[in-house]
Amino acid sequence: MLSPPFPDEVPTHPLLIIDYQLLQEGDAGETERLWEAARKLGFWYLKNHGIEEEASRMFNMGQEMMRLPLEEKMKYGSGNDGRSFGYKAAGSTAIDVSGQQDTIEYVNVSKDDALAYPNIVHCTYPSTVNKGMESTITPFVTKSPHVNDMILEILNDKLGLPKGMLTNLHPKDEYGGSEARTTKNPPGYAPDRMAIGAHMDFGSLSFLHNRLGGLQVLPPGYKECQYVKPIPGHTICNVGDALSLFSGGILRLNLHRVLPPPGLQSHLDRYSLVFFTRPGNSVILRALVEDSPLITEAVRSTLGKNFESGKTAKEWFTRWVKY
Ligand SMILES: O=C(O)CCC(=O)C(=O)O
Ligand SMILES: [Fe+2]
Repeated sequence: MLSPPFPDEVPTHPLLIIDYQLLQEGDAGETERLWEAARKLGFWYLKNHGIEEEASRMFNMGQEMMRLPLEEKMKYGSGNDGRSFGYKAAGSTAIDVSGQQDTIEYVNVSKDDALAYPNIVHCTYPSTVNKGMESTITPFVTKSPHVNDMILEILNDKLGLPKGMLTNLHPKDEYGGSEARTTKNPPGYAPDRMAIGAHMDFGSLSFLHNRLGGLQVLPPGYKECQYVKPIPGHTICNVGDALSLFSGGILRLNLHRVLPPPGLQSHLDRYSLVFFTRPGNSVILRALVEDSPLITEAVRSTLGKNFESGKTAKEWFTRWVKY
């Protein structure tokens, strides 16, 4: 179904558009633009990524899953023990210091669980998720990391790291926090009521499919958040906290949040879909200072910031989800 367009009169923040096809061909100009986007804003559009069809099936799965009774979905809740995988009901987190609640519900499906299905690695999921595990979720969580891996390889080389270093921090043979998230935010809230409060993503790279507006970023130097306009066929990619830390802060970790979509889109249910690439569970989160003079210099010249978390990705992730 065709949705009403994002309103022309609402100001938006332009992101650089990166062509995945050109990156694959090794185009030097495109590689340079990715490097610029990842350092200056930490957000960019990605086109020609080839995951449209898989994403579309994920949207359908998400819609079907959200139609289940709340009671049924709550059986698969991610709970309070710091686990992200599973279902999160609307209103279960605070979006600001006043304690105002979020309005978004989502289900996070672990890449490990999808690939091991019907075996269980982390947790179980609602029937609608299981039904689509092999036909819908597995293709999505298999293809999305390919795209992110290629981007990681390029950033690895631009950071002056030894070949394959960033990829090796996301090993295929170790469990980790990588997951697919489908979200739903219903209409009817005030236009300024945050669906998801201002946050930065946990992990290395986030790969977001948006059909409706609502996502906002706080660009460097701005006082107010700005909308990012959804463009058909373009995903939105952003740098997460682990990758920013590995890079000694060279790759930008940027604040963002979600509001109800503006204009005529505000009458619709807003669904979104994200794939989060995260490091292997045992990877220590710290700046890779021994492996790149560029990172050594970045850390040396940034005063007052701790680039040694002293934690593994699993410990960090658990802490992050909990609080
Ligand atoms: O739904 C969106 O546009 C963004 C979602 C997001 O930022 C997140 O899930 O971390
Ligand atoms: Fe996010």
